[in-house]
Amino acid sequence: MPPSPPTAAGRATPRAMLRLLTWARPAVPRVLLGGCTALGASMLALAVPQVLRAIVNGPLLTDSSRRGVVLGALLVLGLGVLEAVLVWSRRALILTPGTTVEREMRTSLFRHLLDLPVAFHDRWSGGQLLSRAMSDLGTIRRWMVFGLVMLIVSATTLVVGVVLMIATSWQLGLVYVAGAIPMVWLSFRFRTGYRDVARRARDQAGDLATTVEESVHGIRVLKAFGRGDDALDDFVRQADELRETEIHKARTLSRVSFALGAIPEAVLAVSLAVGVTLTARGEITVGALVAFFATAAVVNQPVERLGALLAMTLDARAATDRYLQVIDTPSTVTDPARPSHLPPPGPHGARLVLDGVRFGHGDEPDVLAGVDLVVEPGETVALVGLTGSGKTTLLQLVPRLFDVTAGRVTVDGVDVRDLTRAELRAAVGVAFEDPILFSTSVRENVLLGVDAAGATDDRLTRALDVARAEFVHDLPDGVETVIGEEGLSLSGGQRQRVSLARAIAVRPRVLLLDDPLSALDVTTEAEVTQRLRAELTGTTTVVVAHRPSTVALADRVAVLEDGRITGVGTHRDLLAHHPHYRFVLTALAATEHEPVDDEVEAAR
Ligand SMILES: Nc1ncnc2c1ncn2[C@@H]1O[C@H](COP(=O)(O)OP(=O)(O)OP(=O)(O)O)[C@@H](O)[C@H]1O
Repeated sequence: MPPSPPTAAGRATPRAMLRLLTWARPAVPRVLLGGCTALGASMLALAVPQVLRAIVNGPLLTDSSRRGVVLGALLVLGLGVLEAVLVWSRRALILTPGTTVEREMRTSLFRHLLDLPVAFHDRWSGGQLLSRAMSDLGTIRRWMVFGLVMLIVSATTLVVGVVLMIATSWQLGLVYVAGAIPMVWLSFRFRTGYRDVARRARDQAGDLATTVEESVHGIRVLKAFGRGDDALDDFVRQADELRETEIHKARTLSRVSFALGAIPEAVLAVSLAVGVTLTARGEITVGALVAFFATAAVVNQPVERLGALLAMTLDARAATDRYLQVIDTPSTVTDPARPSHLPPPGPHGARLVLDGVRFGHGDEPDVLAGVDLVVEPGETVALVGLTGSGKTTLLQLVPRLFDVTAGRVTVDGVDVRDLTRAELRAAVGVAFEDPILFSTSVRENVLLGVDAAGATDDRLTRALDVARAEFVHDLPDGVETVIGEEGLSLSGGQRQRVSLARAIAVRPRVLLLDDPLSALDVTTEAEVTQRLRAELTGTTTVVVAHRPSTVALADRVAVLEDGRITGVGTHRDLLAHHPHYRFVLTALAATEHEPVDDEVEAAR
């Protein structure tokens, strides 16, 4: 759920919408031209009543000239054809820039989402982001190319039409203007009520998308636990809530549309009575009366459209707020203004130092409360601690998935915050416990972190070999096989090995392995461990160990306890002298049903 209020809240609608110019600027000339053609079409429509007045007062009633009437009719026809051409031009002019702006806004959003820190993505649901990227942007596009243009054109038509009506007969004009007073009042009331409900509908649509996304994502769990019906109930409840809101929205709109349609008609009825009286008294001509009603017929169209256009604008406003809410979220993990650079790589990898590191997730108490750890070049350190002690969190601070709140992390003496993220992440390889793969080929997954020059077959084969992921060669298209969404066409152990290969392929200075072998059987794990030990001589490695056998990878072991490193040493030393290490390892060994010492030694 998005927890924070919209950053654009409180902004007046025009100001909020002006922000759209950031993306819409290149489209402005064509939209303006389209607006001008639409305006031209409306002005032509307003010119027709004036021609009618001339025909009625001239050839029809005074001269009785047939030729004059025919010429007048041809003029009206010409104006009508020109109006139709202008309306078509508006559509043609505005179509392309609208889609271009939508694409630009979508690209900006995706770029920003990639830039935002992991903490943001932890807080926001996928459905809310997805609905912003898709339906909100569609609404903004439609408003920009139709709603905005028609709102301006309608307002201008209304003003010009009313001026013409007053000029035709000030008495009838005043009757018409009097009708505008309740309409303005109604529009303001509508604006306040509709704005909130429009926002609510969009947020609910986002929640619904989240439910679909989570259910599809977790379909195996739902099916395995037979909770499909519960998921369906949840979905139906949310869909019902959204339906209620949409109905409320539609009712609000239909009420105001009815009033905005009925008031001008009532005003016309009054005007008719007043107009006939004035004509009978000779105060206005028949031509003027005809022109007044013909103008009123043109002006009534935008008035009747006003409700729908207002609703469209308020919908677009809600969509814009939701879009800006994400775009205006600052990225807290950024590149420094003057980045430092890592020294040239040594033969044994980098020196990794965590110095007084503190970190807490969001408003939670600090999970790391002053971590001090030095990992020498080429060394492999296993990180051991109780579940929830902060091992994964600690690893994530090195490639700056989160930033430390105090202290510092250095690679070869350089604070990771002084490096560009690109340089840092090229120097650090990570394999997470829950391996996320992408729905591309095995090759692309493994070489994800490698630049184009380094993405050779040799590199790929070597990484797959060390991670014991040669099974990929037996897939239908070998390394070119597309491995399905999130790699779900592979087993858990296979996915872990591809993910491990991905981390190794980077040939990083620092390799971070978050229990990378947990889904492997004991024999495969032993083989991978052996190959990794041979491969990791030029790399500094920190490996989170959830089972005693993973400790076998390490030269030294660091114990994470109560947010601090309370012991660093060899497995044997710690086992002999560190009670918490003994306690943790015994607990881990119990889950593996293996004697602590034997297993570690056997794997070495
Ligand atoms: N994204 C997050 N947002 C909020 N709290 C988090 C987040 N990730 C982890 N935590 C909390 O931080 C603490 C440490 O979690 P972490 O995953 O680092 O522990 P761990 O030692 O790796 O655990 P395990 O051995 O079970 O994998 C836990 O209390 C966890 O609930």
